[in-house]
Amino acid sequence: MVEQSAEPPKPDRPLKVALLGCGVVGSEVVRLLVEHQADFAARVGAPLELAGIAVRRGGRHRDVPVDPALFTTDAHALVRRTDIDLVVEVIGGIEPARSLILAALDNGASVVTANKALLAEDGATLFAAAEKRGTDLYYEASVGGAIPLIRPLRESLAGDRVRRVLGIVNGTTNFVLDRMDTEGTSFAEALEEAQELGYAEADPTADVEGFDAAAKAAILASLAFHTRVLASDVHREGITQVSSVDVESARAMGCVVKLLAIAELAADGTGVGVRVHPAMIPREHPLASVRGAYNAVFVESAAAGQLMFYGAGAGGSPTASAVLGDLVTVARNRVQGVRGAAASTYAQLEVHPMGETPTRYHISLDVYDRAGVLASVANAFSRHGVSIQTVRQEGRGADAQLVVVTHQAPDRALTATVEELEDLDSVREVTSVMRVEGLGDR
Ligand SMILES: NC(=O)C1=CN([C@@H]2O[C@H](COP(=O)(O)OP(=O)(O)OC[C@H]3O[C@@H](n4cnc5c(N)ncnc54)[C@H](O)[C@@H]3O)[C@@H](O)[C@H]2O)C=CC1
Ligand SMILES: N[C@@H](CC=O)C(=O)O
Ligand code: NA
Repeated sequence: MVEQSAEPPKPDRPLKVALLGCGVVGSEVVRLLVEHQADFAARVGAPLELAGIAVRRGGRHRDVPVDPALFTTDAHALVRRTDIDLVVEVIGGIEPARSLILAALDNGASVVTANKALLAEDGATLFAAAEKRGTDLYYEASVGGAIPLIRPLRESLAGDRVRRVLGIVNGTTNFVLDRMDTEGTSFAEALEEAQELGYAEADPTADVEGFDAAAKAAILASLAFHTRVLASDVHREGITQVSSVDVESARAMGCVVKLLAIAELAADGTGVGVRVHPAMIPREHPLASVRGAYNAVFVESAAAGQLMFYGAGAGGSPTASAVLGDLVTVARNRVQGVRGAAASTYAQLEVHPMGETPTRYHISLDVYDRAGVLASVANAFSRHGVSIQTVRQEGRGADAQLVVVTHQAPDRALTATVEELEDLDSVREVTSVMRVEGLGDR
């Protein structure tokens, strides 16, 4: 009698990997692939063989431990090779990344990408192509660098109902804000340092203007709420308007400024709000202690309660860890002849405008120190239905400073209040306006 083996059949050849892009992340992917070759072969059930590396320009010396003959400037030819099983896209941006991924999927390859900008702009096209061809498209590195976030949301929490995702998802801006807060470093200096450390996008405007965090918020919201959310649906404010006055105001209030990404189900469950903006959070809040380029994300769900994910959110090596985790997974799937879990978008919830989102504000005002000032300021809040939680007044010679923290109100009511305050005769200047998070729901 012949014994039946429970083991899947071993492929009779190595799985061939094409790498697209060899910058900060790509070069670390190569290093780890080479260094852990034997382990990966054992974990996958077949060796992973680097078959080609597409680069923009040839001829430059690259500090990567591979045969120089593997480099090519013809990425399109590489992804169309019939012997390629797995494609890793770490070029970034929309084109040529999108055409290359589509060509790879069409060619039957499994694809791993770190490209949040592309996924949040046109993920639907890529997922449809993967579905049509029956191949995998994995993207753990696209949000939170090394931190497992995509898989927990797509798989581990598939049996729960997520209500809110809140966190720090951009390492560069967290690094910059942290340096400004703890060392008094200037914005420009801190950003330069983040670029040198490989945290920033090729164009750091994507980081400091919040585009990168908005793309990540869209990806997280799509997974959390089973709804297609695009980067353009996300309310976005970056950190370029955060001044040292804001940082000081936050400090005086026992708070710290962070760039937050927040995606939440509306109270009636009919829609979602997705936003990225700087916010003050109390220093005792767990997100306040997220330093440097680290990221942290809270997920609140009906049955699980609150979960926190924390780790290195940017940088070559941490990001390569997530890329290789995906690569090993899609390679295993290939060896076993299966496809991994895909994201679902059946819920089709509406994305609500920012104006409807309940938020709370911290507002600092320089006012003339005379009778009736407080009443005129309080009236401006009350005219827009905004309730004040605390108000602090400090005399400053002929002037005074008022620091107001509101209760929650629709964001549009708060912005209208600030506009009215700016026009009041009793107000010399509105010196700092920032949303506040982490003080509880009201
Ligand atoms: N650096 C980081 O910390 C993280 C980056 N990511 C994402 O990973 C991807 C890569 O990022 P980095 O490695 O930091 O960028 P990078 O700019 O260091 O590397 C991209 C590489 O692609 C090459 N490239 C550009 N056009 C090409 C083309 N047509 N053909 C072949 N190569 C081409 C560039 O020359 C460059 O070497 C991006 O999507 C980024 O958003 C994701 C998480 C963290
Ligand atoms: N530029 C990004 C890189 C990782 O996604 C960041 O700073 O977080
Ligand atoms: Na991740």
